[in-house]
Amino acid sequence: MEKRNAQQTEKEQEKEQPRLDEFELIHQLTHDFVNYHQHPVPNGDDAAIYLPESGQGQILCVDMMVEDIHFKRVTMSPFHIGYKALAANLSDIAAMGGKPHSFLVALAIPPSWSPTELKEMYQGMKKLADQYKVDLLGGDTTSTKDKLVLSITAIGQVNKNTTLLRSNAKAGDVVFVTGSLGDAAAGLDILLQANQRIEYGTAEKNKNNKIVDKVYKNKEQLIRAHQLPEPHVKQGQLLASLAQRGSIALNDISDGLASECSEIASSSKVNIVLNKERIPLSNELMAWAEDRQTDSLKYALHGGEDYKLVGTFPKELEEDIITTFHQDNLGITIIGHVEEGHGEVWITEKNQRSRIVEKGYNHFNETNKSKN
Ligand SMILES: Nc1ncnc2c1ncn2[C@@H]1O[C@H](COP(=O)(O)OP(=O)(O)OP(=O)(O)O)[C@@H](O)[C@H]1O
Ligand SMILES: Cc1ncc(C[n+]2csc(CCOP(=O)(O)O)c2C)c(N)n1
Ligand SMILES: [Mg+2]
Ligand SMILES: [Mg+2]
Ligand SMILES: [Mg+2]
Repeated sequence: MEKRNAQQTEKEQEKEQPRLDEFELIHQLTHDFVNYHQHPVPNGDDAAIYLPESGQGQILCVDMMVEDIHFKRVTMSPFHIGYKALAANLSDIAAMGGKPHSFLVALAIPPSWSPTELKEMYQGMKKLADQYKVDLLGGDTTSTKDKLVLSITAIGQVNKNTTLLRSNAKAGDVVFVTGSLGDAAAGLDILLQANQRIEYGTAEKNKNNKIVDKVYKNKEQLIRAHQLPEPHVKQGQLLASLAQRGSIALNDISDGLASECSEIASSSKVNIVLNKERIPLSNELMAWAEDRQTDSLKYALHGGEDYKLVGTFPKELEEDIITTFHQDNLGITIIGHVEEGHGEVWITEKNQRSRIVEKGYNHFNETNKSKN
């Protein structure tokens, strides 16, 4: 009880903090981002200038996170939000086989967010920025009335002749994924149902929270997969290093396996056939789904936010690619094959084939909206 009062007082004090001036706030949020590269003009002027390495193609991508669409205040701590927004962008760089270089942050801040929470959000970004040695090169900050919006633009580099495109799949290729799928979507279900902040991963705060520890003990991996996804950057680079030997298609899994396969199939004008028994599901997901009497596969096919990689390569490369992944202790699983066709995705189970029509997360689809 005493502890709760102390927590409440801390929150109230935070709310009473004077609002910082825009420029002071930007300085406080960004001053401790270590630089890993030399830039002719770093963050702080009208725009930054950076020096790409010669012979490298520049990868540019942007993905944003919006409060109550990508996270709720109960499902994600500020640390998780910052971490995951950068992870989603590094994942798109991974899907191009690239090496992350730097990033920019655009932020619309509502009055309900305290400077302390914003600093925590930047600490989440810093965790990955340090891990991948990427520099913060700039950004933009505005106020907004209601919900926080965080948009990250990431820059990466890849050999200019290496292109792991969605349109590279060919009939006869095999389909692979670089890890198990569905954990993140199950984690989201658990968090939405719990409707309270559960913070594994930044565990400090919950170290003494015995109730959370006990109730969510077997669900830690699922919750972490949702809050702190690991972008498969190394896996993407490994595939890029093998791409001169055959055409490789690659996509990261943000909207669910079915949706990403459908993007590859339609860009490449082929059909993709997945083998149901081969789709890797974690033991934790299967145990949780069995407990809830729900189908674990639908979390892998339609859940999203796994940030693993799915792609295709010619059958002749299978042995070499699998050996190379295993030498580096990285997972890779063949889950299907590519056929002539017009952009369809099929799934087989014991020689029975069915078409996958429901695709995955779509911002303008009513089914997803009703979940929020
Ligand atoms: N508003 C936009 N204006 C211009 N191009 C866009 C816009 N939104 C998306 N795109 C482009 O459309 C393509 C597909 O975008 P999408 O966001 O679906 O890819 P993704 O980042 O891999 O998926 P996700 O957003 O689910 O992580 C990308 O090349 C992207 O640059
Ligand atoms: C509170 C809450 N409700 C629903 C979801 C699920 N969700 C939101 S966006 C998205 C796809 C990836 O986003 P994008 O396509 O914008 O990259 C998914 C699976 C969530 N994370 N939090
Ligand atoms: Mg996107
Ligand atoms: Mg993306
Ligand atoms: Mg992507």
